Amino acid sequence: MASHHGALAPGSPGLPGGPGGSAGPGAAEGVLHLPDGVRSPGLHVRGLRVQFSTRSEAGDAVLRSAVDGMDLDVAAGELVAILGANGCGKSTTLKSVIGLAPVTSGEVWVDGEQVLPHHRTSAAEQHEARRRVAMIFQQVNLVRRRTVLDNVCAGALGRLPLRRSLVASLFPHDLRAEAMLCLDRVGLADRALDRVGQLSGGQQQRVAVARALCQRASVLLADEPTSALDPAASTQVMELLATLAHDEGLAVVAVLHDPELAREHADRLVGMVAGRERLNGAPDAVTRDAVEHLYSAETATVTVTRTTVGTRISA
Ligand SMILES: Nc1ncnc2c1ncn2[C@@H]1O[C@H](COP(=O)(O)OP(=O)(O)OP(=O)(O)O)[C@@H](O)[C@H]1O
Repeated sequence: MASHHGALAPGSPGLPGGPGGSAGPGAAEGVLHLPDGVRSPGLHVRGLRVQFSTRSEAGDAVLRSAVDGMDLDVAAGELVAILGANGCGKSTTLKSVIGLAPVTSGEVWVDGEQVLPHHRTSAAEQHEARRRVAMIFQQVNLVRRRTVLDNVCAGALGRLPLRRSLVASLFPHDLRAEAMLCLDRVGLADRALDRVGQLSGGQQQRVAVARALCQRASVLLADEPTSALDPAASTQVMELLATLAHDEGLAVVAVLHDPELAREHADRLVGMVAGRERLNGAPDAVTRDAVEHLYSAETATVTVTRTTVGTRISA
């Protein structure tokens, strides 16, 4: 992991803002004044907006703002927890980073490379930056009938030549060895040849993490990774995420529904209300009242405003 972090250190030659690099596409247009931080390793989101078209009760076409000006910074080596009421835009924020949500505006930087908006970087740079981001979900999306090892190897599909990756049995020996190391890191090397369906929910979540490692991701997005797990398995998964951040230098962000679990394991808590950041601080610096307020009826109120397109609703 350290190798690509090192290669992308802030100010590196060839990086935007680094010696020999350009001032960055945003700066070149003279519109954006991005802090140097966005060029450092990790994930940096600026002014993210996501809107979904839907229908009002009266049947009119409306745009619903799921994310409404969200900023997010997750440094390499840091575990950030995102908290907030149902529907406030947590999942959509993470999905935007990997291209699974319709981003209206905003910027996303991964390890100093800009991945959004698309037109600012080449297709090859986009591909490489996206390969560095892995996402794991509450409902683990592994192939249950295949072995644990095959599922972990599949994490490398994005970086393998097509011919070698089409058939699982062609996974090369060196990749299988790397996948075994990844499994070892999540404590499941001894289950490599079991079918995924034979593992418990918590173990499957750890396999998903191993697959992200095999992808050689440097940014790990975890969307409610513990929601389906019992307390012991939840703790195990959170400890694993913290280890990946602190010992291996990944930038890790986890959407969590349990504020106490977040306090216990995260370096920083980010609270969202109506599609944007409302709270941001180290667990010690954030009061329980402030966290509770994220879930109160007052902050959860839906706001409706008129736009030129129709009615706009903030989650
Ligand atoms: N594909 C979609 N089409 C239309 N609306 C969507 C879509 N995905 C999300 N939304 C809406 O966007 C808003 C934010 O959803 P999102 O899933 O990001 O919230 P969340 O904070 O992760 O919620 P939860 O805690 O319930 O998972 C919600 O109002 C949701 O209904």
